[in-house]
Amino acid sequence: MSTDAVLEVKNLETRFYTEEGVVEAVDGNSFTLEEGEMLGIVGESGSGKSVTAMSIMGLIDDPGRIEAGEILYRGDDLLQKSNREMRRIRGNDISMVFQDPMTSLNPVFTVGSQISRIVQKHMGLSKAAARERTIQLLEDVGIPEAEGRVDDYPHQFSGGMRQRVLIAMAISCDPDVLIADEPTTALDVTIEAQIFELLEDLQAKYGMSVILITHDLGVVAGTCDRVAVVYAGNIVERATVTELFESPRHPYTRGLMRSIPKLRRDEEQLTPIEGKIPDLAALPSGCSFHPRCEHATEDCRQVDPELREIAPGRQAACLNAYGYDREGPDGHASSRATTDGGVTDE
Ligand SMILES: Nc1ncnc2c1ncn2[C@@H]1O[C@H](COP(=O)(O)OP(=O)(O)OP(=O)(O)O)[C@@H](O)[C@H]1O
Repeated sequence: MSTDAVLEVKNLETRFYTEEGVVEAVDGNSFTLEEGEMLGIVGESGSGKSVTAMSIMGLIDDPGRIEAGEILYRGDDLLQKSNREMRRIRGNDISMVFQDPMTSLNPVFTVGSQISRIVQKHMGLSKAAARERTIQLLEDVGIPEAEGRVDDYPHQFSGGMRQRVLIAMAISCDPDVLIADEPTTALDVTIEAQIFELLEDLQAKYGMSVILITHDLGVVAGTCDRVAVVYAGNIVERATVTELFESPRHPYTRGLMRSIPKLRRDEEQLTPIEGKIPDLAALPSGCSFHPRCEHATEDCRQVDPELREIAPGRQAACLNAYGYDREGPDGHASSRATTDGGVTDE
């Protein structure tokens, strides 16, 4: 285990056994979350991002099953924990902000009582101390006049403020790891930017390590340290954010970049990736991305590429990770990947 890893996910495989077939939502993925970093997991809708998060949280239910792998939290495998232990870990150590604040907040209780209940239960605080902490948390997440709002109900808050309440709830027991799953889906762009700023501030203030799940590479550019790009249940590229934006190696990553309006320079064309993500219960042969890849060769139709080191600290799952643009990692037309996963000099 890497010395600074808070969380290490190894060869995680999560499947859903549905009437339509076996959905391979997470297909043997590995990644680490380092101490104090913000890791982005990015990919189109349906690529397995939420299922990855739910697997870490121990919240996969029928018809889903974690079939293989390890999820090491500070060296301890979460997959070996009982439901009871996982409930404690979810309260105290690893916490999650879900996509839609309305489904996570109970409309019939005040926001204050919902947060207080959690800190009373998990931190053993008295009612009065819990209320005080709740007001402090609401202040920390930027709710104006928190003391006056603590007894309001969820519907009395705007969408952005509700998401702040949810974040307050998620950090209420001072978690080590926070997973934010598309936390701004329901919000407009200005509020979205404020929420990401808030997450960055809180990360520093509370000393958390954060996994940010998003379909938007533009969001990753502004907030994350490292990024894992997922496609159809597989991580297809891993890099630091700087490296990824300087030289994306996987054709899917390149496609994502070309399809993000925020990242375009004016003279560049906005070109969405053609086609759509495959049905995870009926994946194509070879590389799952090959039907949408403009660089696909016959090999790509046959061989499912492993995620492999293509430069120090960088991995991509593409037979031609830098061969297709004829440039090596240093910008030289130097190497081509082979079908057995090696790299030959040309
Ligand atoms: N309870 C379930 N039963 C059956 N299939 C499921 C279930 N939950 C998720 N899946 C399937 O797992 C795959 C991955 O879904 P997931 O929600 O992780 O994607 P995502 O990348 O997070 O997309 P989104 O951004 O839309 O949430 C999808 O094909 C989805 O249909």
